[in-house]
Amino acid sequence: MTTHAGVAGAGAEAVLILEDGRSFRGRSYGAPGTALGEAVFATGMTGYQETITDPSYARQLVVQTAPHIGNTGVNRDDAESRRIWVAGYVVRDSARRPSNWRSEKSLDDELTEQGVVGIQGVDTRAITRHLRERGAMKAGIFSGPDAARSDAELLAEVKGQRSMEGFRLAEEVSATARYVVEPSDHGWDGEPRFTVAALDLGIKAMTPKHFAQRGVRTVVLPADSTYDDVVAVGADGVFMSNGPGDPSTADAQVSLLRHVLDARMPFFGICFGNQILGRALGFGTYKLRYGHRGINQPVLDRRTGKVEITSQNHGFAVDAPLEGPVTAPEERFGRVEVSHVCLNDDVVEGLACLDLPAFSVQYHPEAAAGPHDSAYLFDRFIDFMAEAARSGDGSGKLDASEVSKAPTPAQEEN
Ligand SMILES: NC(=O)CC[C@H](N)C(=O)O
Repeated sequence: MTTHAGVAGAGAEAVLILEDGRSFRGRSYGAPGTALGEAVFATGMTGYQETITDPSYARQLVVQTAPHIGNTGVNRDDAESRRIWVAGYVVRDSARRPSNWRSEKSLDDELTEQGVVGIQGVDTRAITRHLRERGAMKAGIFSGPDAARSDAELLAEVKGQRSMEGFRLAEEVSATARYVVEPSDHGWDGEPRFTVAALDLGIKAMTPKHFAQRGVRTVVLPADSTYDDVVAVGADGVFMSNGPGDPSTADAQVSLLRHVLDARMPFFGICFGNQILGRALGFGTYKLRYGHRGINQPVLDRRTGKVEITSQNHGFAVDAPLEGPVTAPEERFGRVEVSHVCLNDDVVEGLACLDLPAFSVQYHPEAAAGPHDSAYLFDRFIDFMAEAARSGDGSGKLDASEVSKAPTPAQEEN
């Protein structure tokens, strides 16, 4: 990304150019300059601050389908990570001034300060429909002096970037040194109950917070950590986070997880973590045409028959058979079933091992902006760790049918 701070401000011309030649003219938003990435649409009507600070959006130009963005400003509490990760930002109508008691700054100012190039005044619902028809694709936002270059030149630049398929990105966004989130950091009064080793592939702040609120200490480890690093933590269970890029490139994490499964350590994965569990069990992954990004995706828990409304952000999916249980292609891991499925398109949304204390979901039970239907999954993981501790040999030996059905405080509130 290149920016021209101070050369052009809001009101200056900007253009969004898609790989297939479609272009949308609007006005500069945030920092002027050039942003290249994969154009994807996110349909959530709230939670834009959580969206832009989600590391899973690295190298993507996020199109906010909902037409009015920025009305509640930004604040220091809602950021999911240390910075904005979207490569570029596309909105229709940016709020002229934020209005919320928690607001500390306008979204426009925050984008500008962090050098994020955006475009406003474009019909984001039309762009969404286009991406639904044609699929997520390479794109560029050009504003300030860059917008004045010829369309042919800009299109060549858009096409010249690498595509998301085959892109390895988790290491780019991960913490480089381990850190610990204590239960007491989030109001837990008492000794920690368990310790989780969480591999940071693009982890969001809400995940350790969920663990902390349940009395679990999280040791966050860099993406390139080894099985020895995990063992050194003395963890009761292992977690793998969400993250950007193509899961087919995550060989190091797949091999780490196979060690964890061989050791029968409890495992929980979210999103990228679900794709890594799928691969560790021997399934493949593939790229979805336009992905799932929003906060109202209906998911069926196939074992209870309950439907959860979920927050999602994924462009890839696990290729596993819906009929099941089946023996994992990596046979030593025993039986596995697709535990959750997206009701819109039958995409795999969760995996459960039946002979190991391991499970994962493709969606986001930690999502801060909600919905919170799926927060019970953190309790399920804690049950696995409790069972492993009781059995005393570090192995869960739980059948998936024995998992907790106890409602969480969040569910009781609803
Ligand atoms: N949020 C995530 O973890 C996304 C995982 C992966 N990068 C995908 O797009 O499918």
